[in-house]
Amino acid sequence: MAPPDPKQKQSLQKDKIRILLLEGVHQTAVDLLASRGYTNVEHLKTSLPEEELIEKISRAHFVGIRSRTQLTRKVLENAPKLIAIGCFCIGTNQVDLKAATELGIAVFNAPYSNTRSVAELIIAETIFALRGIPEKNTVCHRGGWQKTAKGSYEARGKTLGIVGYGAIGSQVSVLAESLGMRVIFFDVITKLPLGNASQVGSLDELLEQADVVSLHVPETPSTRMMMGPDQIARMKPGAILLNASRGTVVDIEALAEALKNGNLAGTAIDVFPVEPRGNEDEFVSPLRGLDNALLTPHIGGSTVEAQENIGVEVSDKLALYSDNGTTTSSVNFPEVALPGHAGAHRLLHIHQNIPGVLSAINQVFSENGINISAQFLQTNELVGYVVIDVDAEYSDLALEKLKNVPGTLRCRVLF
Ligand SMILES: NC(=O)C1=CN([C@@H]2O[C@H](COP(=O)(O)OP(=O)(O)OC[C@H]3O[C@@H](n4cnc5c(N)ncnc54)[C@H](O)[C@@H]3O)[C@@H](O)[C@H]2O)C=CC1
Ligand SMILES: O=C(O)CCC(=O)C(=O)O
Repeated sequence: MAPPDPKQKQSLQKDKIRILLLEGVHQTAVDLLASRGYTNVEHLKTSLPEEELIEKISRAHFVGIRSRTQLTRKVLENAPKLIAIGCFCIGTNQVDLKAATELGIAVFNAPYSNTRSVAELIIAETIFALRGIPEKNTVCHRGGWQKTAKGSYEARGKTLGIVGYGAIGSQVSVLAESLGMRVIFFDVITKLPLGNASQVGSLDELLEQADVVSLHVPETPSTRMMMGPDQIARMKPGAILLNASRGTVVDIEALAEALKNGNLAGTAIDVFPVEPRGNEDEFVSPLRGLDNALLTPHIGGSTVEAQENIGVEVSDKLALYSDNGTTTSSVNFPEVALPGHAGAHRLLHIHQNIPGVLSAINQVFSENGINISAQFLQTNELVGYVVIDVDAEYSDLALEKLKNVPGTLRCRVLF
């Protein structure tokens, strides 16, 4: 891959910095950006088809998305000005993180702001599914009356199997125990169980014991289709499957089959292999029309509280990175928490993490007699991030020279 031409990057006044926000990112994001002087914001309600996305992102310095927008390598390679991506959500699987890193584009997200919202939805769905509410509700809407205790159970005493005991899984665990459920979990990492929960050694072990299985893993190669026909068949007869993680984690056709033939009693699904781009588009799924399937339009994290908080959290990270170069909690960049740089100009240099770049950078300063007032360096496997504060009079010269250092990905100056 050819690195972007660093000579094209220019430092800009705030009102010239173009920010593209997609998928109805909350207004708090726009407000926070405005309060920091970033007013050049395009705020759209939906994601965009690839061609339109490329056209808009080619001019953007920052882009904000949720889970729907696919920022592929192709899209990112067409974003020569892009400084950072804000994922206004937890998941970052929709971004090609390797491509973003190789192109010198920082990625931020909101790792905890909607955790509680998802956990609460899962608890509600657990109770509803155990009581057969999705089906009873549908029957009532059709004019029927299904007053029966058959197939209707309390949550108390039932076993909840949580797959992925991270922020959401462990929160679900605590809430479920407060209902009197027994909690077991499976995770690829050994985790400290909260309350009386216990970790099991394999997914199969969990599936064989759980009355309700709830998935809380990220989308990765190891979780893709982790609930296929074999795993679904391994669940207890009459068990319930909940998925509010990612649509690719469950074989949706196999799930539809298990619901139709009665092997599973019910399901609640919030995420789908293919989701509509916006509220105007049709939702297509093999689960449509199945009364024992509670379907929600990827709203696990869609509460007012979560969206307000996410809007502030992610836009704050973007503004801080733009203002002073801080990368704290970036998902793909070396993390640097930077002090202010009053009185100095700050150069931000992102480069491929290959031998020789650092000495070439230092040479720029020694050869040109430029005094460094502060310097910060952090690297990860793919990129190095050097921040250098210099006297204002030298920043133009230093920027010009730094752009020519071999291995440079992005270089900008902050006044
Ligand atoms: N429906 C919605 O609106 C929302 C969905 N999500 C989804 O939920 C996912 C989980 O979120 P968090 O709990 O915050 O993430 P997290 O990173 O805190 O936890 C994920 C857990 O899954 C485990 N894990 C990873 N691969 C695994 C595997 N193959 N088998 C078993 N465990 C595995 C990890 O070790 C970790 O403990 C997110 O990645 C996102 O895709 C998140 C928020 C809202
Ligand atoms: O609210 C959204 O758009 C996405 C929520 C989600 O799936 C996440 O936070 O990972």
